[in-house]
Amino acid sequence: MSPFHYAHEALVADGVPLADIAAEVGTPCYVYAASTMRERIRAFRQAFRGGPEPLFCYAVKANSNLAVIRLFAQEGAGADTVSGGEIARALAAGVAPSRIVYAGIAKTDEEIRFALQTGILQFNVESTQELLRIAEIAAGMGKTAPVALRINPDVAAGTHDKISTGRKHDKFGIPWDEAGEVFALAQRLEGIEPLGLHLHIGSQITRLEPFEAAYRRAVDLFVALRTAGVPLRRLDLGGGFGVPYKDEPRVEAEAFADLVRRLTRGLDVELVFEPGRSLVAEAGVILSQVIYLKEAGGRRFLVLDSGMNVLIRPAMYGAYHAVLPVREPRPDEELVPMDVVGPICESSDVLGRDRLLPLLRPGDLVAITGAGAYGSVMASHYNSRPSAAEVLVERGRFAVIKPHLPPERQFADERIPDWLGGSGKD
Ligand SMILES: Cc1ncc(COP(=O)(O)O)c(C=O)c1O
Ligand SMILES: N[C@@H](CCCC[NH3+])C(=O)O
Repeated sequence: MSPFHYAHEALVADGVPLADIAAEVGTPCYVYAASTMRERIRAFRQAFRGGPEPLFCYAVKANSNLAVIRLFAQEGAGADTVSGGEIARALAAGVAPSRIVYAGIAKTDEEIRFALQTGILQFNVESTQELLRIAEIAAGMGKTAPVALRINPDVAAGTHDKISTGRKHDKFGIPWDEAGEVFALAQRLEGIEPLGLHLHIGSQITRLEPFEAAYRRAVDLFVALRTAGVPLRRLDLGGGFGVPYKDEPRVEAEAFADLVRRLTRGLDVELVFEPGRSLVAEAGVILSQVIYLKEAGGRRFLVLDSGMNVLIRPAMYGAYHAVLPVREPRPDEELVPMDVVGPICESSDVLGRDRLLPLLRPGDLVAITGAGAYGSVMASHYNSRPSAAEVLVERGRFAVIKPHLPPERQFADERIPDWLGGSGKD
């Protein structure tokens, strides 16, 4: 399928032309196709049919818009969270507390208290220090915290270094060889119910082998711990399933489910998965407008109204995202190489180098694909750029699920102190 076809198919699939959205909402904006999100979560759930159904906790960090979380909750998913803020979002979107898992290496006392009060399914605990803290707070509140220990399996995920989380020098989880000791401690602690083992080795993993290596280790450890008398009942195997941004293979739900079934056969266990990117990345584009087409230093630059402020992945990880014209290219139209750049005053604000595109004109629209995950959530206001609106499209209708925030609203809360001649108060 040609990328142009992809753009038009994916973007008009839900029955709304992108140009109509741009005309009504303005650019840049994120546009998400609900049908793609539904298709992805259903594929995962379907792949495990016929056996005990795992709990899919959508990793809210990938795209934390309330409407997106609500959509997944309606599709039977829970939420994987990494902060009090994400727990609050999941609750506001209608996720039941009993379907929320909570990881993160820096849980504060306040966040721990909030999660205990909420009555979440599970704390994914990342250190002995955190375990002791949760025990103390839970005991003080007369509560028992349901706990899975996140164990670092020391497995290379074969993904970008910056999004690998399961090697022993990464900051996440409890060292593999300390697992037995920390579980024994957890069993002795008042306020803690150790019931699960958790791992997550990284993101955008496009082959099954790293999952197999990590899951094998997890299952071995799970069995050993049970044998040693730790009453474990839940295995949370994290997320990390990759998607094709360009030509990478996809982790297919069926093949993945086969692998999990093979590795967990005969084990009486509740399974949890935490997919983020794989559910939302391909559902989203950034709809952007050409500001100029300029030539300098022997290069051609397509200057857009979107850059690293709305999608930091190219600048941060060298990630590839296709940039496609929204209008149909004419059959004989010449495609010429150009660098696609954003408006930000940083030389790293490049969305793509040497992209073959028609000679677009100011005002023409382009779609930056694969932007449903880690797009809006990692956006910034750098250069006092307004934050971009988010739009959800489904079956011929669309809704603005977050409006543009103009620059003046972004400094509305700032205060100039009285010694600088300000009022210092509202
Ligand atoms: C603990 C945990 N679970 C789930 C995810 C979701 O990962 P992904 O979006 O790659 O599926 C992440 C992010 O990498 C994570 O840190
Ligand atoms: N932010 C990363 C993924 C990190 C996932 C969280 N551990 C990305 O855009 O690819």
